[in-house]
Amino acid sequence: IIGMTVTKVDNFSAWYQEVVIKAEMIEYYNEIAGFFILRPTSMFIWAEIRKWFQERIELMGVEETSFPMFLSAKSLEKEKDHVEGFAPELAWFTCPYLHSGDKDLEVPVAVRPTSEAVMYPYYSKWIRSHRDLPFRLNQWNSVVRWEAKQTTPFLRAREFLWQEGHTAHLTEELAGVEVLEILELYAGVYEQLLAVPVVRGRKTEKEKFAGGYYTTTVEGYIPSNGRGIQGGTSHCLGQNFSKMFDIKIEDPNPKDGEKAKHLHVWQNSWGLSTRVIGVMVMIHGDDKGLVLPPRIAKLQAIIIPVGINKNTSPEDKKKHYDDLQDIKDTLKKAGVRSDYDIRDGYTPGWKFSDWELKGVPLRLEYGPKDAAQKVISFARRDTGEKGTIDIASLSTEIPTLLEKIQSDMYIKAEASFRAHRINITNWEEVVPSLDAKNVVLIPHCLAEKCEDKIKDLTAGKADEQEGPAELKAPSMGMKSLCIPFEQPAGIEKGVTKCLNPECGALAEQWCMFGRSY
Ligand SMILES: O=C1CCCN[C@@H]1CCCn1cnc2cc(F)c(Cl)cc2c1=O
Ligand SMILES: [Mg+2]
Repeated sequence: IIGMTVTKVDNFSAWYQEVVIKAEMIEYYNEIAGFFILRPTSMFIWAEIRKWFQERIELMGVEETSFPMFLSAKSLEKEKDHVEGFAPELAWFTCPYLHSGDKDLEVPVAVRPTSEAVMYPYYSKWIRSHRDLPFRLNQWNSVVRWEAKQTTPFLRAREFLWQEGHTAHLTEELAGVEVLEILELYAGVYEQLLAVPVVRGRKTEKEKFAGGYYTTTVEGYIPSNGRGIQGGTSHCLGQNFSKMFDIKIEDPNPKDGEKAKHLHVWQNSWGLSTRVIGVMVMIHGDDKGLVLPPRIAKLQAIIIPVGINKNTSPEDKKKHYDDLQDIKDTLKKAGVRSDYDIRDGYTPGWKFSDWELKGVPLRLEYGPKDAAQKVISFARRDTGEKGTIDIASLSTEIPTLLEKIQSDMYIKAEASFRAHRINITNWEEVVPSLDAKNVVLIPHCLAEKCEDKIKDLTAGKADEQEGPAELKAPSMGMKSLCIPFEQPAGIEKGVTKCLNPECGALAEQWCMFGRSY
């Protein structure tokens, strides 16, 4: 059968793998583990995201660039402090594995896992004066990280598409403004295009990008397993990289009489990847398959003829199918991406299931009875709600209905995330809340070692789980997801304690924790 064989609640990870395959989004690249083929449905989504984001960063003055995909050991050497932790992920080409013809490679090169080391030697060359600031480049490319953990389509792959923005500014304040502007665009990709709610916040010292100064993030939530997921990060790098790579300008305001000094620029870098597609699939998908938010659906409405069978005369059938073309043309003029399915040898019911599997937001059914009444029947993919629309008002009703589907999908997901974000002031409630598929906000001291302790304290021991032995998987401890910009009330500076019973320090802020990807 072509349909789904696994339910979302029964086996979430098997359900997810089946959806992305059967909805024709992904094909496993069987030559090498951890690599996936993105098929047109997925690439359409990524192209819509790129259009939306590219238009907005251009308005900010960001220019596009393209740098080589290989980096040398020498340039990586400059970042050695924080890249050592990443070393296992680096994909090196060393002799004799990469050679053109019989010539061996002069020096080992690595495929970029991110492009700081590739780009910043040239930032050092190009950025000389404050007149060169703000300096803003972005590239759309793919990066390779040889993940050791189990890979999964979109969420964790050894190569993925992303954009990486790299900017330079005169001051910390100017850099800080851009960090938040970009973060808000990331939130917009999720909330405006993917109908996915995200919490905006700052990463703790433990979870931030080690090479940077601070990291801001948009955090998602997967209702099916209650896990948090990092959705996109916008880092302020401070002057760390400009000192490593010697990116400096002449001081624009030298004190009179003093020799002109050099100032290291303040940098940001920000990235959003095709992981966003996986998050959308996981949140909106159901047991019939993919459910696409209309704004990013390659096909927004599918028109299916009904009531046509072997008794229908050839001229009636032709007339009926001509109507389908008219409807499609009307919808095209109204900006709706639609098609009709006149495949012979398949029943309407079969076609309904096929297009539901592929996540098409709206089904339109059109039969001789509908034609007689000059109406068309619809069925919403997200709620299953059915109804009829006058053919005469298609060009206004259908766009309106698609926008309603888009906003209803967001509202539903936002309510679900909000209901599973629990503020906790009693430590005993933490693990039960996690087990009930929540993420938690707790008063926290924000210290790295306290986070390590919390991870241990909240990791379920296998023997503590009830149920048959073979199902006893030690449940993972909770990690910090972000320090939400939107802080609840209730922390009295100098009074409220960190919620970790073994910490004892004062709480600095509410910090969101959860089991996570
Ligand atoms: O997250 C972003 C947004 C876009 C530009 N880059 C930053 C930081 C990337 C961190 N990071 C992430 N993963 C890495 C993996 C590696 F193998 C090596 Cl050598 C380095 C890194 C690494 O620096
Ligand atoms: Mg990583």
